[in-house]
Amino acid sequence: MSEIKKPDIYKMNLPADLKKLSTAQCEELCGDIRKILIDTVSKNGGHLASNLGTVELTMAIHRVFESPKDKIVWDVGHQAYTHKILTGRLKEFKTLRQENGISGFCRPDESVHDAFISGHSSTSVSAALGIATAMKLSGDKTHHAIAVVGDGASTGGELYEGLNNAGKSDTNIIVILNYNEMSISKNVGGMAKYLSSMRTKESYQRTKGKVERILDKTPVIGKPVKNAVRNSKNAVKNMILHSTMFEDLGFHYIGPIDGHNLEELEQGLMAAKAVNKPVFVHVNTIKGKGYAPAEANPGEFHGVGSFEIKTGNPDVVLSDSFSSIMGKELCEMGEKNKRLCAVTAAMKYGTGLQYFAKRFPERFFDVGIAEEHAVTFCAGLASMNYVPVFAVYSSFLQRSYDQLIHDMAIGGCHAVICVDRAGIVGDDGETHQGIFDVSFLTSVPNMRIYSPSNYDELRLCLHKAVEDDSGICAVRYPRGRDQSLYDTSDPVSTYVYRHIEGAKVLLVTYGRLANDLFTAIEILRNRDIKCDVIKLVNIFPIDNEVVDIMSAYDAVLFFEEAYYCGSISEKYASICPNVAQFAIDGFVKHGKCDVLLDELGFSAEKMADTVEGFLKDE
Ligand SMILES: Cc1ncc(C[n+]2csc(CCOP(=O)(O)OP(=O)(O)O)c2C)c(N)n1
Ligand SMILES: CC(=O)[C@@H](O)[C@H](O)COP(=O)(O)O
Ligand SMILES: [Mg+2]
Repeated sequence: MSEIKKPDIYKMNLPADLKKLSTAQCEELCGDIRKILIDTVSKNGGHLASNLGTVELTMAIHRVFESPKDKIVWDVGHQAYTHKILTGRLKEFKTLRQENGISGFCRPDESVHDAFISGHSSTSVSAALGIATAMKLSGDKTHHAIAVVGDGASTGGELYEGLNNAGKSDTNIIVILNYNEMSISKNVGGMAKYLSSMRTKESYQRTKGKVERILDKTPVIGKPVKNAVRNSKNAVKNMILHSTMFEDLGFHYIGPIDGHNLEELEQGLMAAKAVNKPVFVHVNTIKGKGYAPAEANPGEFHGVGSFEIKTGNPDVVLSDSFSSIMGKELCEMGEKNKRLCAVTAAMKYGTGLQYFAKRFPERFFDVGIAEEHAVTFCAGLASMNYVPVFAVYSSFLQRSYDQLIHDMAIGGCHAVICVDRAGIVGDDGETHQGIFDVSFLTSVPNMRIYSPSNYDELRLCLHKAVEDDSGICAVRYPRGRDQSLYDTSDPVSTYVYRHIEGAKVLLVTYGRLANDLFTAIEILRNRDIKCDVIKLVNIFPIDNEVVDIMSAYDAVLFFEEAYYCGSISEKYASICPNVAQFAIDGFVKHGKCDVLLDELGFSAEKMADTVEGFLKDE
């Protein structure tokens, strides 16, 4: 066999040069790309398994289509690392998710090849349809808008809103389903089952091929038998092919395709490109492909910190976190309270609900990536006097705003929302920073919000929230572990007030910042500046006792790790004119948490400097 001229990815003009390569050279390149993915993510952390599963798919997309004229929209975008490598960001790829480095998701401001912002699930078809419609309006009949969506993201409601609209649209939209049977953990729900049934079509296709090859070699009767079988097979095939929901929605269906076979992928995509109507391409892949530890445990290797390549072992093994403490406490409560239920939207492990799921499988519900549905589902449980606890990341809860008002609050439901990843999360950047939940939750009537700053307060607030049947109780806490350095012997669920003689200024905060604010007070004491402090735990509704305390000071400086508009500090400032707000006034990019908090002015040193500067200007 002739020696394959091995392409040097570092010397290629990407993505254009891809089209000049043979399939064999592309296969070589896929191996090099997998090495780059594993090497980089083992150092920086990130989403490994999803990206290992989409190497060939991404290569085929960029060989068949012409980005950026063809617009590729990645759903969630956590699986777009190969896309970034093949669109001119190979050299920067080592800066993945680092301070001032490239994002772990798609960002149009990072590259013209990133057609649309990504980070939250199930948005790609809606965005791609908007783009395809704009192409049609501007007379572009040759290029395509391509949505690449996983089977997990296919459990999200917005995806069906998009498919429903796209199927009957006279546009050049192509939807590529990347089916790997996994969300973060095993995919759930009827949709997952349906897609799995479509996956078996693959075996049908393979069997068909084998039977035909045998019959071709069978003398005399082979041909007539083949025709007879073909006619009956067509009936079967038509039943399977035309049973796909996607064709019923108006799409031309192509698949299933082996998502690691470049030739098959490119044939399928070429066929899709040739059809000038909405097309649905079904691709089967293996999450974690090409790295044994990730293939064996794709859930573990969905989102990882740095790890040892040889073994796959993480460099840092987390002990406890706010999530795990919540999950374990909920288990204890579930023993006594038989009406307690736990709900997740495809984030069982991320939210710490795996313990409850194991102990009370009949009262644990993973509804898929469907946060809107989750809230209304919880309201349904509550309407029958069950006590639902919905554990959800702050930024993912953003899409359930109407359900909180319409389905939960108006009916006076009692439900608990454990708002995890509240505040700055760091590496995931703008789409995942949990800085807006205070603004939207405080605008929901009958809402109470706790923001514990340590594990003891978390446990106490969880009990208060479950027992308080006056309405919706949110308990919000940050990503990671409790880093409190100060005494937590007497946890409270209202507020902590520390007063010293001669202090002229009051500092206020809540949640994770409390730890650094107490340190800032020590720093200020060493600069001969005496400050009193209030740490809020029950942050909403407004506490009149706190208002009275604030009113007695010349100045109150309120530090808040949340978006300023609709914040708690804004509410107190509207009652007490002596309150100065120090909150967040925009999106926060990706980076290490402590670096971002310092840049926002929320490190102990920075808060001390702010107080000193403020008093100088008084
Ligand atoms: C609204 C929303 N909810 C939850 C998540 C968290 N999340 C990120 S990726 C993912 C699973 C995606 O599964 P799939 O689409 O099948 O992609 P795969 O990783 O299998 O390639 C989830 C639940 C999110 N990004 N957005
Ligand atoms: C892609 C996505 O949205 C999730 O994988 C998210 O990145 C998980 O965040 P944590 O790492 O905080 O669990
Ligand atoms: Mg998947």
